[in-house]
Amino acid sequence: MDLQVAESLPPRPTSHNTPIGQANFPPMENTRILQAARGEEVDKIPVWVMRQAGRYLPEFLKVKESYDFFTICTTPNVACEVTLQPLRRFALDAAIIFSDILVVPQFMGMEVLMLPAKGPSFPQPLLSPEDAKRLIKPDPETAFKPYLDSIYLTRHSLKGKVPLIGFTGGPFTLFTYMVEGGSSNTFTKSRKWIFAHPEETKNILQMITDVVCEFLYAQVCSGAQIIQVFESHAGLLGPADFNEFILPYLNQIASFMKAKGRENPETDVPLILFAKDAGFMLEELFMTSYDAFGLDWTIDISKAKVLGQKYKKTIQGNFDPAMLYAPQDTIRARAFAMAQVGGKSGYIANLGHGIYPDTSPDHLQTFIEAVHTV
Ligand SMILES: Cc1c2[nH]c(c1CCC(=O)O)Cc1[nH]c(c(CCC(=O)O)c1C)Cc1[nH]c(c(CCC(=O)O)c1C)Cc1[nH]c(c(C)c1CCC(=O)O)C2
Repeated sequence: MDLQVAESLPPRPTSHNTPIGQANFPPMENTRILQAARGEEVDKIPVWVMRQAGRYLPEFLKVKESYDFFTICTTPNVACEVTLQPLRRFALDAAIIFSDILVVPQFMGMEVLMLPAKGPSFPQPLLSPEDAKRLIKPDPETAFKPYLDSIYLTRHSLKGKVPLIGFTGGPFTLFTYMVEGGSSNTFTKSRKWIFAHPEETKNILQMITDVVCEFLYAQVCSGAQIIQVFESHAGLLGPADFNEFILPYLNQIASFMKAKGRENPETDVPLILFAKDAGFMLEELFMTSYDAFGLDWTIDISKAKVLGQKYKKTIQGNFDPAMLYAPQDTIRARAFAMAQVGGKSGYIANLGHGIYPDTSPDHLQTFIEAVHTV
């Protein structure tokens, strides 16, 4: 696709929670992902890839030489450029705005750094309930501004070729980063926290949820056409605790967005929930009001498809990102088989988690092409 960052676009015309209106954006050419998310039949299976903009692309690494990670996120023309990069190479059916789930803790007053080779790092994580007093309720108009400007610019720059996905982290996943201070293999600090301080945990989860709801609605008002909630750490708790610390907040987000969509149908966008490693709660998840569910590769897609049909829910996924290291013939065969099970209604093809930085772009291309041959 021939796409460039739009030049001399007038500034975003509305405040953070006033919808710009579909008529003010270019007409859409490809809406497969929106149709599939709503359970409608499509001519070709839509495909996008978690972390489709990123370090496996040489053109992304080139941009990274000049800017630090969060500077890319907060500089609309640079965020827009890297969002467009994968679409120039591949026949993707959606763009996902370049940003990170950890901007929400930043909105709430926490410092977050992205350290080369180490990943996210919070210099002052939440060590005790006392630390939670530092959390603030942001002023959305100023805090969200660069992200909303990026969405508005990117929606225009896409010229209607494909829809634009907005996103957030799930409240529980954000909480775990705020407590751990970064990535972890065991997440013992955050699991200890919730059991040592359950009520304080819920207060923090509620504060995060309130910011997430406002931020998601603002993204939709600014031009995002479909939303994904990344609850990447959903597999850390057992079923009872999942029901107490994860599900209620995910439900609140969906209820909030659906209520807004009823108030103003222009903001009624499909909602995707990616609750990684939570296959053991799939049926409970399908009972929520999200439209579509991202599956990781540990889930049997045939079984998920049957369950999805029962609950009239769309499924998304779930190619093992590590399988992109296989020979291209293997990728082609396995991707084709997966997409055949998913089918041309109620299915969006994707990986089961973000693409790894050392993946060959040619192998990703094979994956995308194989999906489109079904
Ligand atoms: C947990 C999580 C994060 N961020 C995100 C998640 C949820 C998905 C998941 O479970 O992986 C989501 C995310 N992060 C990024 C996007 C952009 C859009 C996209 O192309 O998908 C999205 C949707 C860019 C990014 N976010 C990050 C990068 C790499 C930063 C770099 O270029 O140095 C990118 C392109 C950094 C990041 N950000 C985060 C981590 C753990 C890391 C470091 C890990 C790593 O190095 O890959 C937090």
